[in-house]
Amino acid sequence: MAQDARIRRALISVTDKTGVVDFARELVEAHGVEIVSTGGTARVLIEAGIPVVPIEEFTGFPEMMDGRVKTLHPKVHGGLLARRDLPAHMEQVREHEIGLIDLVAVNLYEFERTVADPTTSFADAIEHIDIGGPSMLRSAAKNADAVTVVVDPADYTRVLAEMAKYAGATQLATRRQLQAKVYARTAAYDAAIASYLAEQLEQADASAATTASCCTGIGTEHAACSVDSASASAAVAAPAADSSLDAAAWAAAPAAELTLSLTMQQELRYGENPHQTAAFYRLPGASAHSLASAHQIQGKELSYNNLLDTDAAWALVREFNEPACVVLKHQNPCGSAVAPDITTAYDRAFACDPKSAFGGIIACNREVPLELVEHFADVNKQFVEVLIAPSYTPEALERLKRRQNLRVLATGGVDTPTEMEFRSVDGGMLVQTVDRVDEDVANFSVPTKRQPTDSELADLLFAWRVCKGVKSNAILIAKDQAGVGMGPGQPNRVDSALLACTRAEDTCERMGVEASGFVCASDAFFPFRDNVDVLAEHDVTAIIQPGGSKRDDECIAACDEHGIAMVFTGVRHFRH
Ligand SMILES: NC(=O)c1ncn([C@@H]2O[C@H](COP(=O)(O)O)[C@@H](O)[C@H]2O)c1NC=O
Repeated sequence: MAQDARIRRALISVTDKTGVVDFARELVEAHGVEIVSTGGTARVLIEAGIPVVPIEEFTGFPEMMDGRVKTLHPKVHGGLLARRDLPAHMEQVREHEIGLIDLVAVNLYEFERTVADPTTSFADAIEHIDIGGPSMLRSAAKNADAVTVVVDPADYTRVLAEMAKYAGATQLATRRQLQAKVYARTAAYDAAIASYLAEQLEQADASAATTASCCTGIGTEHAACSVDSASASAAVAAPAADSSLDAAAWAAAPAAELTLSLTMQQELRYGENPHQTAAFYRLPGASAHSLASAHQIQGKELSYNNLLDTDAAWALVREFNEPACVVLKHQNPCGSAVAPDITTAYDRAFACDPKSAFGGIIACNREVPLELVEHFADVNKQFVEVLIAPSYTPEALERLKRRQNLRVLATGGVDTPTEMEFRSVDGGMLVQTVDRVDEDVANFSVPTKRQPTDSELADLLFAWRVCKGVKSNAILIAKDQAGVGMGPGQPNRVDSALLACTRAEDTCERMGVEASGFVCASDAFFPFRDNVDVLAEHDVTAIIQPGGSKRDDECIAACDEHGIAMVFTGVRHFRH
């Protein structure tokens, strides 16, 4: 509804005083506006010779409690919220001698900037939570039919230009835009506070968990872990301040509304393609050793595609407790291996598919020694886009300097991933908890006549982990703790199986080893026995898959015919 939006009185209360003097001067001199203002702002305006009504004179109440209470008064909020078109409201305005406020210019205490400084104390951070400012902004924005609200100094000129054109008034369309800007700002402000408080809880939890072990999966302990799985999940689960990002609470009952405050990590040169604009933002609650927390030691600027692929590589390699290396290309691990030491793991991962490894990402879950760098740089002469690992020895770093363009990232450790995943679709956001391979092997079953041998079981468990990092339909053939053949992303599982088997045979031929003794992991169940038949033809002796197909019986019978041992996990690991 159109109301008289001529600005007669303005309340100005700003922390960022940029442009405020010129703005106030023109309000007064060109439009005869009365300015009401708070302590510091009033001082600046008065020093510039601008007449100001101090807030305490306007409310009849002093500013108090070190500025915690200055504008929190019915005379302020009544003056902002009164509907000028409702006689009852206007009657109450007269009765309580409330002065109408037609314009509010407020920007907030610099909470975000304050907490970005690591030396800021908790008490200081709390003092930087603005209460009166957001309250005024919200009141004014609610009444945008009559009130003009300016949260961004960049809008001063626009408001003045409009007032000059429309006899001291603003247009409803403008006020609506300014209104939307207010709630976006206050939402981001509150999200920043929530995420700061969550991080404080996380740090408190992490320091409490000093003695716990750091490993989450099957096998030996991480050498480089710094956060244990229990505290890592508790850390993410802790932020009661923003329950929408409490993964456990969200998983139990997905919130009706989610407010995400994303902090710009870096602007990217472009997106997936050069004509797309892109940037990388950090999520609140990012785990301590996540990609978003990693430190780039050297190399060219990370691109959008580098980040996507590095994320996939890091997500996969951090699944392993033993020294593991993943060579990843276009979202799929073309090489993967575990070994007693990280250099051997790299050598074996690279050997899986040297051709595809060209221009790939190398991810290691252990400190990278000089020897590993020499192997990829001098022995294999592998062109690498990104190298990511918890840390590097000084000698390795020195040698890496010879490859100035190579992007080298240090995560500082290995922990469990950030618990929630966000993915955009046209006009929306898909949200889910993260997929991890931490099933209990005790719950696996073997429905075939033959049980896997110990060495088959070890390879099956390895393949099962790697398979989770392969795009669906995913088939992974492993041999001796390395992923020798991969069938990613085919729209039918038999093609994935065929592709994986062919790759595995090529790998063995290239390495001069016998193409036999393969095990296979499938990210989802086999819908028909044809997959088993293909795998059997290519010397696969053991299979691991979720089970649960209508035709499991057929597949079990096929395995028994071929003498294959098959493990059912009961859990699926699609990756689309
Ligand atoms: N407590 C209050 O009633 C209150 N009213 C306004 N403020 C904030 O005080 C700041 C301006 O203070 P000053 O004019 O004293 O420099 C603004 O950022 C404004 O958002 C307040 N401060 C915090 O809540």
